Amino acid sequence: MPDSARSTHSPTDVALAFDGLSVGYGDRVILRDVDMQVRRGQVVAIMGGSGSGKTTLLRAATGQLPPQAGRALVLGEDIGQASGDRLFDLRKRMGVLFQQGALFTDLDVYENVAFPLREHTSMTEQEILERVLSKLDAVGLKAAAFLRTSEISGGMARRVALARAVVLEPELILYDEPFAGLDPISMGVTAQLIRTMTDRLGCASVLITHDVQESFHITDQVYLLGRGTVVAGGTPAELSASQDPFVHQFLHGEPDGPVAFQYPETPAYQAWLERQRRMR
Ligand SMILES: Nc1ncnc2c1ncn2[C@@H]1O[C@H](COP(=O)(O)OP(=O)(O)OP(=O)(O)O)[C@@H](O)[C@H]1O
Repeated sequence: MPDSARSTHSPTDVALAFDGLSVGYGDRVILRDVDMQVRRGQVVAIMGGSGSGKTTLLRAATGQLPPQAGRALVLGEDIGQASGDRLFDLRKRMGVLFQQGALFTDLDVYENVAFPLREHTSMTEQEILERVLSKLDAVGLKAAAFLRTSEISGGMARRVALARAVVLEPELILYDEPFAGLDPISMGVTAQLIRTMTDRLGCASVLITHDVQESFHITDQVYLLGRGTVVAGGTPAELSASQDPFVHQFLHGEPDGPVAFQYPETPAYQAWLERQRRMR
């Protein structure tokens, strides 16, 4: 096929790829040389200690944070280079569940989930009703459709936000800490839901999580961030068998080892400390 005949949206098996990516804030590099691939049909977890750069990586994947080097390819397109309509189209094909997946407080549960359909599609009211109820059913909240957001619990709100993130049936779904604040049953149900939804939609799911137990049950690949880069990557079984002290310490939650607990002392901290000392 000649290049000119190829659609820019040509089907690609890789939904998300980081290619020699460095990303950070201003001059500060948070992660460097990140190489990662997530294929359609896969659930992939990105793990790492607090401050290791998980959310920063997610921001690179959504195009919120431009790479300092390398590329973030979303559905075959370099999201760092996309702007305007192209970026809008790309974002329509991705679902993002942010950590603070805030719902619109002036809308009821049903309208919260219907919102992306009204914004991005020309579906009829009947089609919207069917789609919204099926997504609410998947998160166990069909019968809560009529409730106001003030009438649901925090855990329920997260499940509604999940239904809203997948209502457009995206090709790539990014979840920032999907298990945070959920009780053990909801956690297990949510993990299974992410797996089933990925299998059913044939999409790719990327989870940012601390939760080794839940995520190892449902993931195909796990990447571990540390020391400003990817320290390990593999299947849950491969990581569980790893002798690497960093991987071992992280997976077993051991207090001593190479995983840094202390936030690193940067020149910015030293300058701040110097100013404090001079002021006192
Ligand atoms: N907007 C920002 N501006 C400057 N630095 C930031 C910003 N957001 C995060 N950082 C820094 O980037 C580093 C990585 O933060 P990030 O939020 O990506 O970590 P994380 O792995 O998601 O942590 P956690 O698990 O605690 O949520 C931290 O040192 C943090 O201070």
